[in-house]
Amino acid sequence: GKHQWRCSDVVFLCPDQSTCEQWVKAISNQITLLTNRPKRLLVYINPIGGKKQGKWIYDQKVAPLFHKACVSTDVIVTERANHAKEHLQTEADLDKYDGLVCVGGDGMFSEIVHGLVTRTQNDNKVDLNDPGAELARPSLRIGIIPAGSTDCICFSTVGTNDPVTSALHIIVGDSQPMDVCSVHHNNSFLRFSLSLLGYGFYGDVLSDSERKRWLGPARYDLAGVKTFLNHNYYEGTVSFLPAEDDVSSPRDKLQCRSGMCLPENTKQLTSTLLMPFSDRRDGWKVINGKFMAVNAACMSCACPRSPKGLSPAAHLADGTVDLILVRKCSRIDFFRHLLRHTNKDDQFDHVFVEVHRVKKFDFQPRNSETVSLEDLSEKSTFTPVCPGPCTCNCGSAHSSWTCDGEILPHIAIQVSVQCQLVHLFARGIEETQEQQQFVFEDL
Ligand SMILES: CCCCCCCCCCCCC/C=C/[C@@H](O)[C@H](COP(=O)(O)O)NC(=O)CCCCCCCCCCCCCCC
Ligand SMILES: Nc1ncnc2c1ncn2[C@@H]1O[C@H](COP(=O)(O)OP(=O)(O)O)[C@@H](O)[C@H]1O
Ligand SMILES: [Ca+2]
Repeated sequence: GKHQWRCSDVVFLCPDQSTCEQWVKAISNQITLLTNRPKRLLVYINPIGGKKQGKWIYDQKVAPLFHKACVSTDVIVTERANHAKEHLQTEADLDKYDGLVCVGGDGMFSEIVHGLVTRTQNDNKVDLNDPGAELARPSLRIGIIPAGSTDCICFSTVGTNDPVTSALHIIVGDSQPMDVCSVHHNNSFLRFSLSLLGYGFYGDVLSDSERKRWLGPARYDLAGVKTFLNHNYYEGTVSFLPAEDDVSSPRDKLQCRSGMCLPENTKQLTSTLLMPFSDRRDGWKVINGKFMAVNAACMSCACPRSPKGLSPAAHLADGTVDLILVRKCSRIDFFRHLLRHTNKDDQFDHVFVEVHRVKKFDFQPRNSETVSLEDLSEKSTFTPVCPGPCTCNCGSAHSSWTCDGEILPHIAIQVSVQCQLVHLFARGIEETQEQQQFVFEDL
């Protein structure tokens, strides 16, 4: 149920010992032939993520399963932020392994993707600072054992945040390609974004929540209420290159399901991504305005707080990102919009919300040319001009971007989707039996 997998024992009864041994040998031989299954894994554990249970979860729930399945592991418990990233970039002997495992939240997974992808670009002499460069794809898959505060990447790719389910997807060697957004400021690479890249509301929630880390996962709810009450909006210009209209739409209600985003299904989409950077203004659209939030969802961003996610129909590996623009609106309207993330109603069905499926986009804050977070460090970014309700022009101030839970050092950014840059040990969200029956009855 609920996409959760469990181990189960099967008892074979044999008439004699030698038949039994033949069975054991035959089954073991068959399993060795399954080349998708990883045999050696490099595991990184963030001991301070989420409720600080990462090490316990791994030791109690995951390691015994790896042991049963004859998967050997090297385990590194991180000692500081960026430990895993730096280890992957410079030290790790990656040839020794069939895959990586991340025990932690979205921030920890992001570290591992940055380490692995940067290492792969260095090995292939690809310049990450060139926004038009075609990036080399790492050969190792990554498994996520959820032990963070949001665990949205695990939830959106598996359908649940359950360590045992994730361990079993790793053991059977599932593979799920995943899009990654690269974020640049002028011609310098800032970060990859894997889940939510958000300016305005979510940027402000994140900035405030960092000061409340001691609260654990609840820091987001408290910061969320505070940011909601502040009710700030920000002025800026969003330019974007739409994906082909006839392929799919963020409002088609077609959720990304297991098998939907396999490489062969998306080949025609990837080819268009190789467009030279200089031609990029053809077909671009520009929207100027006052925004409560500018959100880019590379995947649905489903998580326990919002089981259908920020963009329920976003696809994991189609080379596009869903750009959600929430314009300045009243508090009550913004509350209605937020509430719809938690129920079945359509959060895009408001006059002040629009959503576009795009391949690239730029954001430029109003009066921004030289603004960077260093300039803003003196003042709190979530209370731009005046606290609480006000009638003055709050729109002249700036928010900051949250990128998978990290604050970006710049506000003017250029974003492009790197189609299927990494692969996870996952298979996407499977249809439940009831859903399959529903589709069958429909036919
Ligand atoms: C009225 C209730 C409204 C609930 C709205 C919930 C919307 C939640 C969308 C969540 C999208 C999550 C995207 C994932 C981002 C993560 O990569 C990233 C890092 O994760 P990590 O800590 O595991 O490393 N996490 C986050 O950025 C956390 C975002 C959480 C946002 C919570 C917002 C709560 C808002 C509450 C408003 C309440 C209004 C109440 C008025 C009285
Ligand atoms: N040993 C450590 N000490 C301090 N910070 C760490 C350590 N290991 C990883 N981190 C950092 O902790 C941050 C949050 O990790 P994450 O696992 O995403 O937890 P959460 O979901 O609670 O935010 C990441 O940005 C990561 O770089
Ligand atoms: Ca996508």
